[in-house]
Formats: sequence, C-alpha cells, structure tokens
Amino acid sequence: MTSKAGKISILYLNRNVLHGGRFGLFARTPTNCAHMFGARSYSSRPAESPHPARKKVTINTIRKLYNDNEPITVLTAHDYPSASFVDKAGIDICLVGDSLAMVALGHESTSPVTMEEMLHHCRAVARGAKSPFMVADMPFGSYEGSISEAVNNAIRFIKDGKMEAVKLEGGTEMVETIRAITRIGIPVLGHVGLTPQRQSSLGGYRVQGKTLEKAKKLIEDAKAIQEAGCFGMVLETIPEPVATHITKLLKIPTIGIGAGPGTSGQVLVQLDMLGIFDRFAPRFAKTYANANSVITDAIRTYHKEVKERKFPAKEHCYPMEDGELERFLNIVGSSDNE
Ligand SMILES: Nc1nc(=O)c2c([nH]1)NC[C@@H]1CN(c3ccc(C(=O)N[C@@H](CCC(=O)O)C(=O)O)cc3)CN21
Ligand SMILES: CC(C)C(=O)C(=O)O
Repeated sequence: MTSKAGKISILYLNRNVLHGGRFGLFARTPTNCAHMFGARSYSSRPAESPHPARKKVTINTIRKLYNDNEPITVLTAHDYPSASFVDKAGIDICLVGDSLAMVALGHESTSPVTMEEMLHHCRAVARGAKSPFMVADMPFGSYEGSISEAVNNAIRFIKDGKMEAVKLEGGTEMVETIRAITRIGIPVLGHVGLTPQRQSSLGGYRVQGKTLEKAKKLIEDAKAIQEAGCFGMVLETIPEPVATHITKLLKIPTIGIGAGPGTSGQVLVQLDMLGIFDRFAPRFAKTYANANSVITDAIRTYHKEVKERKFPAKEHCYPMEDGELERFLNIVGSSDNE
C-alpha cells in the first residue's frame, strides 16, 4: 500500500459489529492468517442460524397476549440489521414505521416517503426479522385518495413488501377504507391521537386530546376504527388518563407511544430508544442505550488507526500459499515489503 493510500480511510461497516458476531457467507476463520504470522487464534464464534428458534408471532399470538393481559411489545425497524435486532430481542411486533422518513432518510417529516421507498425498506426488514408479526405503515398519500387505491396499496405491502399487516392513520373518516382492507384479509393496525402525517393541520407534533371535547372525539375515533375491523390501534401522544380509558373501553389491544402505562402495549422508534437519532427527542422517547456515542467513538478510532497505520494489523491480512512467499520474494525482491 502506498503511503498516500494509507491515509485514506474508507467507512466499511463491519457485519460482525452489526450482528453481534454472526458470520454469514464471509465467515472468517482463525486459519486465515494465523499460521502465517503465528498469531493466536482470535475470537470466532460458530455460525449460528440466522434466527434461532423462536415461535412465529401471528395475529392469534397478539390476541392471546391481549387476552392474557400481557403487555405487547412493538419496535420499529427500517433495514436488515435493525430488523434482526428486533427479532433477536424477542419483540412481538416489528413495525416498518414511516418515521423512517425522518430517522433513516433525513426528511423533516414523514410526508415525503413513497410507496416504493416503503416497500424497499419492508423487503429488507422482512429478510432480517422472521419471528415478529410484521406491520408496515401505509405512507402519506397511499390510502386517502380512494378506497380502491388504498386496497391496492395494502395488497402491495403483502405481495411485494413481505408484510403481514398494514397500519394507517385516522379515525371515523377512515372507517370505509379500513373495512375494505380488512374485508380482503389484510389485518389493519389503526392509529389515532397524534397522527404525524397530518402534522401540518395539527400545528406540529403536539399532544392530542387534552380537553374534554378533544378526548371525546378521540374515543369516538377509537371506537369507530375498532368497529371497522382493526385488530389493534396505536394511541400516540395523548394524556395517560385518556389512553387508559380508551384501552378499557375497547375489545382490541391499544399500542401506546407517549400514552402512558395503561395501554395494552408500547411502541418506540428504534433509533430513538438506542440513542442514535439526535435531531429531536419527544418526552416519551426513553433511551435505553447511548449508541450514537458508541458508534461515533468506534468510527473515530478506526479513522485514527488508519491515519496512524495501526490498522490493518497482521491478523487482518491474508497469507500466500505455503512456500509461495519465498518464491515470490525471490522474483520481486524483499525490499518492497519491509
Ligand atoms: N424519531 C422519531 N420519533 C418518533 O417518535 C416519531 C418520529 N420520529 N417521527 C414521526 C412521529 C413524530 N412524533 C413526535 C415528534 C415529536 C414529538 C414532540 O416533541 N412532542 C412534544 C409535545 C409538545 C406538546 O406539549 O404538545 C414533547 O415535548 O414531547 C412527539 C411525537 C412521533 N414520531
Ligand atoms: C411511532 C410509530 C407508532 C410510527 O407510527 C412510526 O414509526 O412511524
């Protein structure tokens, strides 16, 4: 390597970091370099099956969790590694939320994300998570124009996106749409309260249902979409007493985000709870890790080690075949390599 090339660091996300040491096609074995350099064999775990035995979560499982009064866990994923984390951790429902527009694509709101983009993310998530029940957000503009468009787009999430259910925002005004989608056998997760796709008309990401009148409207919406056939619904950013009351009133599970502990389950955006997304932090977004600084520190160290020629070390290099090095050096001269 020339000294010039040695100063260029290229970001290469290591699969083993992302997957906690799961090796796939590119498995490295200790024999790659060890015999050449006499290095100690370094840690290498046996290949695991991509998704160790975990029972598939179906809509019946969700129903049973609800009947048993066991909290339902929901977490978003937007790509293959984030989906594999959801699966490995035992989460019940994996949501490909349109919040990916903001946290994974850098948009200012969820509105710009398209059907094609959502389907692209869904397919990656479906490859990464096999056990959770798989739900995708229908993006803004994909279900409001007409019922047939909504139905056709819901079908695309099942056929092309490899999802099992769809989520869509709205209350009484979405009843016919929800009915049409559930009638053809696609489970629908409703979403009322703060509906981010309508943030312009809500005046931003504000708490919803803070007055008696607005709480009553929320209750009406929740009852209407239950009646329309939703298997559950997200209650987003509403006062805890309102969410608890709605949960008691309904016969289907409520999944809260910023709705307090009285709902049937909880959902968070994965990049929020990992402490990676740092553009804003809603009050409800508890961080369970500070992955932003872990990742930044790791990349900083990599950058530094390349600049200082500490990486790659001998154990990251490949030997020639036995006896070939001497023959090679005889031809090219040994001074090059020292
Ligand atoms: N990263 C991320 N996390 C989310 O939870 C999330 C998204 N993005 N994008 C789509 C929606 C938008 N969401 C949001 C965004 C901001 C607040 C927020 O900051 N709310 C204020 C409340 C303000 C009030 O009092 O009305 C807060 O302080 O929590 C809430 C929900 C939830 N969803
Ligand atoms: C925050 C959850 C409920 C969501 O809708 C999303 O991720 O888009």
